Amino acid sequence: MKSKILIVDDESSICDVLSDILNDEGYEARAVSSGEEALEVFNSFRPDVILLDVWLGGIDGITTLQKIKEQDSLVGVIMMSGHGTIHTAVKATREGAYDFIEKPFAMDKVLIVINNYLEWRQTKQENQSLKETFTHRYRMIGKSSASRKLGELIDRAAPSNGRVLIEGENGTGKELIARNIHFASRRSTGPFIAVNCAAIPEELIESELFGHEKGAFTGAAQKRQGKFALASGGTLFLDEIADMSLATQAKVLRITEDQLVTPVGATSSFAVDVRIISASNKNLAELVQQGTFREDLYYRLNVIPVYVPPLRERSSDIPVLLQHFLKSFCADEGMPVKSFTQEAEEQLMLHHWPGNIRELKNLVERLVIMAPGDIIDVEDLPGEYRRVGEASGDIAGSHVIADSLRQAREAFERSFIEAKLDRCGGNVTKAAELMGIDRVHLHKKIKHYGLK
Ligand SMILES: Nc1ncnc2c1ncn2[C@@H]1O[C@H](COP(=O)(O)OP(=O)(O)OP(=O)(O)O)[C@@H](O)[C@H]1O
Repeated sequence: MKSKILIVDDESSICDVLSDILNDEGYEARAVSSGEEALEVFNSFRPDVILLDVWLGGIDGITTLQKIKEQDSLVGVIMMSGHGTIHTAVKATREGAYDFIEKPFAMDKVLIVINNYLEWRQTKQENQSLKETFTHRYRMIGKSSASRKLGELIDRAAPSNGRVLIEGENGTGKELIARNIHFASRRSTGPFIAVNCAAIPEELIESELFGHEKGAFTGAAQKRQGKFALASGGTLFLDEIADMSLATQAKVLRITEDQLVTPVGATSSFAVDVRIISASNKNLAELVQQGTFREDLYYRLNVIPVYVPPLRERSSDIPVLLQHFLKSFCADEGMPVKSFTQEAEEQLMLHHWPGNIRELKNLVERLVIMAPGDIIDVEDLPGEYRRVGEASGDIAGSHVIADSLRQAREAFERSFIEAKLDRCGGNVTKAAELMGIDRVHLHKKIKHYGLK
């Protein structure tokens, strides 16, 4: 679509010349001779750029500028001024004009200023839409106290340059957290480069991270930049770092010490400016104990530790996540927003979620496509998401067949504790936390019921 330009000048010769040239240059130009007329046609013509003379009969250029800006603060106004009015034109830039040109002007200069404005506006719009895409795509959803604490931690950690180590099960959102830290940091305009160390064969990881020289090894036909170099000025996200060999760990350790990278096969090194955020789904402290992860590297990377709890330990996040993904997938599919029945939602809150948020997201995508109606009920859930309900039926059933209230209460309590312990993988502290009781109290109950 052609960009529209409105020319406002009471000298008809200037209007004619400008209109002819701008139309020839591929713009849609229109000229008027007063501020009043400009305001009249502004809404119907909707110009992208206005070339506005400072000196006009009737309302002057500055007043016209102010009135136009009241209607549309984003339109690009370029003031035109004669020799005596240059001071006014400069003042106009403070009132929101994009730039000014002095009469008599060379047409080249006018075209350059118009072009500069249109490019500036396009970059601004692109940045805005990138920002919107980011906020939508990488928004972290969650209202549990664990999620709120994570949010606070990200806000505090982001502005610093401190290395961050994120630990948590698969699919808990470690990469999402890393991206949020990057985008809230001073490096946000720099690159965010992610490397999954587990996905790269051992023999290629060094070349992937540090780059290589041409002919450094069989198959290295071209010199190649590594991820450290690509991330310079930004953030390098090292995912699954536990999968790095001890040799690679030693090299990464050196870079964290001197920020110098030596590509494979190179004789010299170069400096990089990289903030490292690493992540692991294994307990790195344990791997240090076992001798498979370097202790010194562990401490270098773990300046700011972030632990992401599994979804089953923050089940109050489940309803909001379900809502969020339902809305987003239904919008992608161009269909009305579906909803879950209360029973279906309760079933999902009881699920163990071994794949965490990734699993939940995939399930919602599947249900949006496969569930026949707009309301998703328990029958629409795949079998494995209903099993917990059957188990809780057992819990309910066991107390119904008991005779006394005490027996019923004990039967229920026993099954309840057993289910919670099971959910927490036998971890008594976690189960006690989940049930909202003291750990010592839970130990007594376990002993009382002879649970393992
Ligand atoms: N709090 C959240 N709000 C919205 N979406 C989330 C949230 N946490 C995770 N996700 C989404 O869940 C999916 C898995 O997240 P992510 O890849 O960050 O997990 P991860 O812990 O890095 O996984 P892995 O250990 O397998 O690499 C992604 O699509 C991510 O956008």
